[in-house]
Amino acid sequence: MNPSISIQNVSKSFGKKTILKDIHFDIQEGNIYGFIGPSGAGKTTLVKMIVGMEVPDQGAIYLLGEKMPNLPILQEIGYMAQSDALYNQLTGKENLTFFASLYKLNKGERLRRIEYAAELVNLTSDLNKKVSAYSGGMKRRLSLAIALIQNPKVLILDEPTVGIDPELRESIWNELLRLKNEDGKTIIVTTHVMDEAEKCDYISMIREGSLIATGTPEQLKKQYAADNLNDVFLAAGRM
Ligand SMILES: Nc1ncnc2c1ncn2[C@@H]1O[C@H](COP(=O)(O)OP(=O)(O)OP(=O)(O)O)[C@@H](O)[C@H]1O
Repeated sequence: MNPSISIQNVSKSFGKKTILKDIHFDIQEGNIYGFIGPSGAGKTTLVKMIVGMEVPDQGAIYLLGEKMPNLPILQEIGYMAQSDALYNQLTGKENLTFFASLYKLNKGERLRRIEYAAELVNLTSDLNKKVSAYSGGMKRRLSLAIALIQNPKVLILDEPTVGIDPELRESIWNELLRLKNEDGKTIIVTTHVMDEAEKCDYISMIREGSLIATGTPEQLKKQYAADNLNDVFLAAGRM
C-alpha cells in the first residue's frame, strides 16, 4: 500500500535557525498519527509543510502521491491551524457556509455537511450567534467543524483540543476514532498531552527539530522500557 503521506528527509531553517533536521517517515492511510513534542519543537512547521503552507529547504513531502505544495490536493486536506482563522462578524453558520463554498460540494451535500460538522462539535444550538460572542473553546470547535466541512481524506489538526473541556475532548476523540475506523481517514494530530498520544496508532516524537522516536505507543514503551509515553520522551531525548 502506498503511504498517504511521505516525509522524505525534510529540513527547514528560518534565517540562521535550523527548525527541522532531516525528518523522514511515512504515514499510512487510515491511521491516526500523533506529532508529540514540547513547545517550539517544530511540530507546527512540519504540519505547515505537509499542508503546503511552508516549503522544505531540503527534502520533499508527498501527500496522496502529489508533491507538496499542490493546490488541487487541498480539496482532500482538512486543516485546523493552531490559531483560529474565523470571520468574527459572521455567525457560526455563515462561517461554515463560506468555507463549504470553497469546495466542490453540491447544495444538498453542503447543507448536510454543515449540519453534520456543527453537530459533531456540539455547536448546533449556537450556529446563529456571531463568532465574536463565542468563547475560546467554541471557536476551536468551529475551526474543527470547518476542517471537516468538505469530507477530506486527510485531516491535519494542530492541537485540536486545546481549550476544550474534558467531556467534549473525549467526544471529539471518539469521533476521530470513528472517522478512522469507519471512513478510513488519515489523521494527523499534534499534541503535548500524553494521554491523547496514547490514542494514536503511531507517534513521532520531535525535540529541537529532530525526530527522536517513532512507532506505535506500545512499541515505544517496550523499546524504552517505560510505563508511559512521558518517560519514553525523556528517555529518547537523553539518547
Ligand atoms: N515564520 C517563522 N519565522 C521564524 N521563525 C519561525 C517561524 N515559524 C516558526 N518559527 C520558529 O520555529 C520554531 C518551531 O516552531 P513551531 O511552531 O513549529 O513549534 P511547535 O512544536 O509547533 O510549538 P508549539 O507546540 O508551541 O506550537 C520556534 O522556535 C519558532 O519560533
